[in-house]
Formats: sequence, C-alpha cells, structure tokens
Amino acid sequence: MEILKVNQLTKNYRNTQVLKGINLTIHQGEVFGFVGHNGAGKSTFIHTLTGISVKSSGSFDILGVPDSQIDSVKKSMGVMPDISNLYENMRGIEFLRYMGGLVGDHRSKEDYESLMKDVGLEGAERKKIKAYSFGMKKKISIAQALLGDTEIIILDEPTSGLDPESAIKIRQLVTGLQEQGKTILLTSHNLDEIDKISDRVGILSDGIIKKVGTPRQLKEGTETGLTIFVRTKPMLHADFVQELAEKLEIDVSFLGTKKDYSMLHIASDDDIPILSKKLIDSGTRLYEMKVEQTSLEDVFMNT
Ligand SMILES: Nc1ncnc2c1ncn2[C@@H]1O[C@H](COP(=O)(O)OP(=O)(O)OP(=O)(O)O)[C@@H](O)[C@H]1O
Repeated sequence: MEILKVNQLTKNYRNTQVLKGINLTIHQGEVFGFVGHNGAGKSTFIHTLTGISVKSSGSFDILGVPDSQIDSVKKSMGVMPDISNLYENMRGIEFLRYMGGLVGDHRSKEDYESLMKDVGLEGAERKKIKAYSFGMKKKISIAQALLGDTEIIILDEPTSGLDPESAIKIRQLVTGLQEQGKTILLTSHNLDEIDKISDRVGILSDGIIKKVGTPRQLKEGTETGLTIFVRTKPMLHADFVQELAEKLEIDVSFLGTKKDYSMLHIASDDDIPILSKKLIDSGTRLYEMKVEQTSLEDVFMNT
C-alpha cells in the first residue's frame, strides 16, 4: 500500500527554488532514509509534507488523501519537532502528557514513563526540559513523534548529537516501530546508520531526488566494476592514473583520496595484476592494494 506519493513537488523561498520537482513513493512498513548535504532541502521537504510550509507547486498524497486536505491526515503522522519548539518550563513527563493530550493519546503515567525509557530518558521524567542536555532534548522530541500511535513517523535527524549508545537505542526503536507496521521517514547525515536501518534510501541533490533504491541497489550502482584502495608513495593523482589507463589500455579511473589511500575504480579484477605491475615498474612504491565494497558514503559522494 502506498503511504506517500509525491509528484513534481517544488518549494521556493523568495527567489530560491529549494525543491525542484520531487517524485517519490513510500510504501507501508518501509523505513525510508533521506540523505543530502547541508541545505539540500530535507527539512524543507518534511515541512512541506507535514503542513509546516506551503508547497509552491506539484502535489502529494498521504494515505491516499490529497495535499489540499492535509489537515485531515495530520493525526496519522507523528512528527519530531525541532528542539527549539519544546516547552522548556515543563518537566519531561508533564510535556509528553500535555502533547499526548492534544493528539488524544491518554495513556497511563506508567506508559508515559515507559515511553521515556524507550528513548533513553529514564530518570529524567521529572526534570525540567530547560535543564536537559542537547541529546536529551533530541530524545524527548523523538518521544513526542511517537505519541498518538500514528501510522507514519517522521524523524528529522533523530540521532544527530546523540552518544553512540543512545543512537543505537534509537535505531533499535525505529526497527521496533517498523515491526509494528509503522512507516518511517527519517533523515540522517550518518550514512552507515542509513545503510543499516533503511529499506530504501533517497539522495536529495540540486533540489531533486537524484538516486533512490535499496542501500544494496545504490551500492551496486549502475556501474559495474570494483573500487580499489591503493596505498603508495607518492600518492596517486588523477592525471597519473589517466596516463596509466591510456598506456595500459585498461578501464581505470581515479575517484579521490581517503586518508592515505587513493581510490580507483576498475572494470575488472583482471586489471589488478596489470595495474600493480605497472605501478611498481613506474617507480611508485606500492604498500597496499585492497578491494573494498562501495559504501553508501561513496555513492553519496558520487551523486
Ligand atoms: N524559512 C526559510 N526561509 C528562507 N529560506 C529557507 C527557509 N528554510 C530553509 N531555507 C533554505 O532552504 C534551503 C534548504 O534548507 P533545509 O533546512 O531544508 O536543508 P536540509 O537539507 O534540511 O539541511 P541540513 O542538513 O543542514 O539540516 C537552505 O538554503 C535554507 O537556507
């Protein structure tokens, strides 16, 4: 079942077009990870879907309801608020009970405590939000998104600023929500995290979704071949690699550098012995050559 269907959605701020025609379908029970560089428009997209901002053109349906009637589906979406929108003078549990009341979530005190425990706020129930750390505020925002037992949960950078243990807890929480049949749209700059928990990933760039697919599809890419990491002295550079490719008549290209390694793309592992021999013959000192599976980070960097 389609939970969200977005068609040619655009959003302008004054003269700047931030979203230039987003097309996307998200299905029930999916965890969809949305990535993009700072300022790419991820939050703008979320704000447009949730009615915080008004679209410029295009359309979207949520649970089959057109965006013109967005108010009627808002109760089906749990949205993590920006931490600057929390009521700082309230105590944690008091805030959740208040916000829960607004969305008809009248659970017991024990159930609110359990929700706070789920996000890692055990022991902070009676502390005022203004005394919470940044990470604790993030956690209570996530808890707010879980109020109302909604079908769709939208989390904008839920784990940014969280310590590793807390981030793991939130990822487990997301997986648990998916097991309950919820559909989750989340953004993150942590590409390993996106890789681990998303069923599908969309890469937003230049105002459109440039790539979309399962992490595996994206990593396998449309390209065939291998990425190899080569540690040499001196380090390899683009012109040198291009020269080698022409001389050897093999399909090798320079992708960039990562720490002490040069990253190369080669068409076939049959080219590895040819390339390594030529490197040594050319006087380059070759310390290491390893084949590495493309990561989502590599896909992102090449989008
Ligand atoms: N209310 C606004 N008025 C004017 N411009 C805005 C507004 N909100 C966002 N923008 C601009 O829209 C662009 C996209 O911002 P947005 O916050 O959606 O990006 P993002 O992908 O979520 O970035 P980040 O990863 O840094 O959170 C930026 O250039 C930003 O300056």
